[in-house]
Amino acid sequence: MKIGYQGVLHSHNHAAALAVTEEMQLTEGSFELVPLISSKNVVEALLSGEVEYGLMAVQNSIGGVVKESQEALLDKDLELVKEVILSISHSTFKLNNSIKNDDITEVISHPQALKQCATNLKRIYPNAMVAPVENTALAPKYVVEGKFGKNTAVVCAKVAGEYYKMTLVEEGIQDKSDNRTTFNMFRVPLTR
Ligand SMILES: O=C(O)C(=O)C[C@]1(C(=O)O)C=C[C@@H](O)C=C1
Repeated sequence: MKIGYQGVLHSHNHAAALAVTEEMQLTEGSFELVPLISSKNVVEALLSGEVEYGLMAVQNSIGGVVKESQEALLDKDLELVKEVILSISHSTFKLNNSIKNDDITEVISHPQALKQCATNLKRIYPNAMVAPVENTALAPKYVVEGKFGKNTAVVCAKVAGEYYKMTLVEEGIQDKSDNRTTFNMFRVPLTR
């Protein structure tokens, strides 16, 4: 069984996909998690039959409605099969310790993550602008690959920054400690 999800390895959506498979008591080897980056890609893969289930973030307690999912789901006839609410902790990383926080000029992440951490980001990196990328876990990947300058910091799950061997600046940087995201899993209705 293929489950497509918004995001890539070590994104919050990836964590949600693992939580869903646990809840459904799916055994290892009986499912495949397919990283599809965007909610739009998830909906397209569901409609084409490439995946049987599709998961995406729909709402956050600080950032509100997840716009990319709202837009992707608009006028689509999909059946909601599961809802999971996860507590979300964001961390911020830079390339290395020789870069001062004051010298960070840009912070990249998914727009929802940037929104959830806006006040703390201004405190940590007073001279930085924020810029959106497709997914939290793509932010550290892009920086280590050199797609952004070395004075770029990222916001992502702790596991994602560590995976790409970036330097942790601060963890738990969401503006409210109680930060929850609702993820929905859909399929194409069987009656169609
Ligand atoms: O899955 C991720 O890590 C994402 O980048 C997406 C997303 C979202 O769309 O809301 C997922 C959970 C958090 O609320 C922040 C970002």
